[in-house]
Amino acid sequence: MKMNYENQWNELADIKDELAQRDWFMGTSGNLAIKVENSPLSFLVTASGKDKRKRTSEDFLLVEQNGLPVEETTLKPSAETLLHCKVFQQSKAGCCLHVHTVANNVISELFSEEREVTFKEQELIKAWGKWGQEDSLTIPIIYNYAHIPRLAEEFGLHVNEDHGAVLIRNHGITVWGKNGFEAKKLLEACEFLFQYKITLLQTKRMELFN
Ligand SMILES: CSC[C@@H](O)[C@@H](O)C(=O)COP(=O)(O)O
Ligand SMILES: [Zn+2]
Repeated sequence: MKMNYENQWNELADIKDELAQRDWFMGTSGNLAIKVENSPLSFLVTASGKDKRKRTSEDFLLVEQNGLPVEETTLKPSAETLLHCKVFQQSKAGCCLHVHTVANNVISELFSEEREVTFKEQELIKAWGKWGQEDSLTIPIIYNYAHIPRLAEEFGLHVNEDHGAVLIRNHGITVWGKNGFEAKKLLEACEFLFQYKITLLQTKRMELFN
């Protein structure tokens, strides 16, 4: 029986369009996934190497728990499908988004030695449900292993909650959440926080020389 995933397809296609409007898919980068079924696990993932700014009937394909296509197709699942597998295998998240932006790359390099970046006393950490005065948000930074199974293994060590984010050094960010809306909210909040920190550091540096 052919599975029905029209709703999830449209939800992911709409998210893809919104992220494309932000120009977050430079040079075919980025990949997105949305869960279709829990048991056995299946999810839609972007086809590899496509211009994600275009909306076509070949944007996504259905894969199983190990990232292999469920239906006959000539499409190739995203090169980073194994990272999406980790998210759906290890959490109850419904959606996982990966984008490359200049800000997330710069932050991942600036804080590479610390292997994490922390935000505190910043209104937007509330997007993460962090409403307390003393709350802080820490995002891990992992090495960008070219060998995807190795990258996925390292990434998987940080998938301990149903929502989260991991920066991949000089590569991009992967964010996951309960559903498409939540994952996109976290992704946007991250980008705001990254741009803020970069601007602040630049401004402080300029002040030093004045
Ligand atoms: C040319 S972008 C680099 C890619 O290797 C990868 O990091 C990426 O985000 C997109 O790969 P894809 O296989 O299209 O999902
Ligand atoms: Zn990538």
